[in-house]
Amino acid sequence: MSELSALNTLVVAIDGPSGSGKSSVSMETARRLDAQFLDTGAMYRAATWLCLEQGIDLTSTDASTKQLIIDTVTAGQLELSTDPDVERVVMNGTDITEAIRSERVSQNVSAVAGIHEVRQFLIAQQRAIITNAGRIVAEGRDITTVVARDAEARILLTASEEVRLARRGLQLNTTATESAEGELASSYSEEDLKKIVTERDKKDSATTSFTEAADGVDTVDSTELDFGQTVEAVLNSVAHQVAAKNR
Ligand SMILES: Nc1ncnc2c1ncn2[C@@H]1O[C@H](COP(=O)(O)OP(=O)(O)OP(=O)(O)O)[C@@H](O)[C@H]1O
Ligand SMILES: Nc1ccn([C@H]2C[C@H](O)[C@@H](COP(=O)(O)O)O2)c(=O)n1
Repeated sequence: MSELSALNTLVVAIDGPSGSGKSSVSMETARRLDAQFLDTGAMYRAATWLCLEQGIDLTSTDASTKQLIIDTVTAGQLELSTDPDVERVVMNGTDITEAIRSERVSQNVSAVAGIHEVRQFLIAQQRAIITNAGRIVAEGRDITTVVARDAEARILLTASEEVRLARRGLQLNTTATESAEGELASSYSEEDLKKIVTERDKKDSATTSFTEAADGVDTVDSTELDFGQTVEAVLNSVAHQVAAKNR
């Protein structure tokens, strides 16, 4: 790992389906590499939050609505923390760190992320953040294939659908327990979880490619790994890819 700490530029690109562990694993990987962390999904969520806040009907496929979405997103002033220890998303001066994780945003985000002009706008911002950071772990759906194709290490993080649904269920129920202050945790049925995880992946697959590793992208399958083992597997993959490039 000492070879990695000496590098001024170290871009690690991580893609994968919903619930594969991209955000949590990338955040810990960034800490371990003393690097910054970019959650590109948070940028699409922030754009979606802004459109909803302005009352735009994101179910509409009208050309005028599409233009309104593009105008709204491109006018938004987004601030995003890239410190892996500080989760903070601010849009036009409002802290929306928690709001972007709402079910309403999750249900509408694919519509906004599916608009080419929105993607071009956010991808340009993502590339600027990556270039300025030097050392960074960036995660999303198109980081290995579009945003940072020339990254020092590119990884597709996967896990079986069954495991991803179970992890998301555990995560949501834990969050519900914590926020219910003594009330019983709400429990999500398998059908609810499929809507939250599998159906969103299906919609997002129309725009981005994150189920198969592209050429040169290493796959880390975490189905049989716990969180710590997954982070180790990602760090090993980064070390191998960097060593191979320097050979
Ligand atoms: N290898 C693992 N073993 C057990 N739990 C894990 C593992 N990896 C991640 N998790 C847990 O699974 C849950 C989902 O992970 P995370 O939110 O990072 O996924 P994600 O791919 O970013 O999802 P999304 O794209 O929907 O935001 C979290 O509670 C996380 O702590
Ligand atoms: N590079 C990316 C990152 C995210 N998206 C879209 C697709 C997701 O449904 C949504 C939210 O991402 P998450 O927070 O769940 O990782 O954003 C994308 O199209 N491209």
